[in-house]
Amino acid sequence: MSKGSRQTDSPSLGTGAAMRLLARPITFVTGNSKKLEEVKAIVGNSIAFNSLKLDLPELQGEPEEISKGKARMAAAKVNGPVLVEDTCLCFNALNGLPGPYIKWFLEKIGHQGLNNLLMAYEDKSAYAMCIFSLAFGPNEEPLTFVGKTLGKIVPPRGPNDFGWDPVFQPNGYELTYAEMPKEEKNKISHRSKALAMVKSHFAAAGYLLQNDGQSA
Ligand SMILES: O=c1nc[nH]c2c1ncn2[C@H]1C[C@H](O)[C@@H](COP(=O)(O)OP(=O)(O)OP(=O)(O)O)O1
Ligand SMILES: [Mg+2]
Repeated sequence: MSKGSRQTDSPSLGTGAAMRLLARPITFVTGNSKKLEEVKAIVGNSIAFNSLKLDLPELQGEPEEISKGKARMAAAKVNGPVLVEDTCLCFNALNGLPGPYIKWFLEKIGHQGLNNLLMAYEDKSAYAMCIFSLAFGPNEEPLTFVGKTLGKIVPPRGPNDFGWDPVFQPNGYELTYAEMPKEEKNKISHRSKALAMVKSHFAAAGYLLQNDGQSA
């Protein structure tokens, strides 16, 4: 099958879209339980999905390609339709780095180290970006959905329970992501913006999804 072409359970957009039951339920694959928690809170019961806890390899390259590659690997593992996401934290003064490599930067240099990276620059602006990819199988071109929230990097404030939340302060707020109540973060976050697009795609395509009740 050629790149970008779709099989029978691909969406047909538009008002005439027939409701279709996907042959298999969609599985959201992530090794990060905090991500899963947020995705569940944001999506509620508007999209039914199973989840699978799996640490997929960390790829390199442009963020969209990384997310698509992750979806292909996940679809091969699950042998069915999957949803994955890859999250970037991009510093404007560093032309978008650490970007998709934020996981290792955070692990090796911590919150203070992330601030130190920007010490030589006046510009502390940054954006959080989430790229969801939906793949119906390992050999299909994944669809991507991008959400961005603009903000700046600040010295850490707030509880340290999810990644770089303490050092990211979204524009228009005096609070870091970590200091905000969860519901507030979930209203404005990179993740919720991307998921809003996933939800409208699902609605437009008229998928009828079923959850088989299995979640890891
Ligand atoms: O809203 C967020 N607020 C704060 N920190 C966050 C957020 N979302 C992801 N993060 C962290 C997790 C990881 O250190 C890096 C993204 O790397 P990323 O590969 O996408 O996540 P991961 O490896 O933890 O899970 P997965 O198995 O889905 O790849 O930023
Ligand atoms: Mg990862």
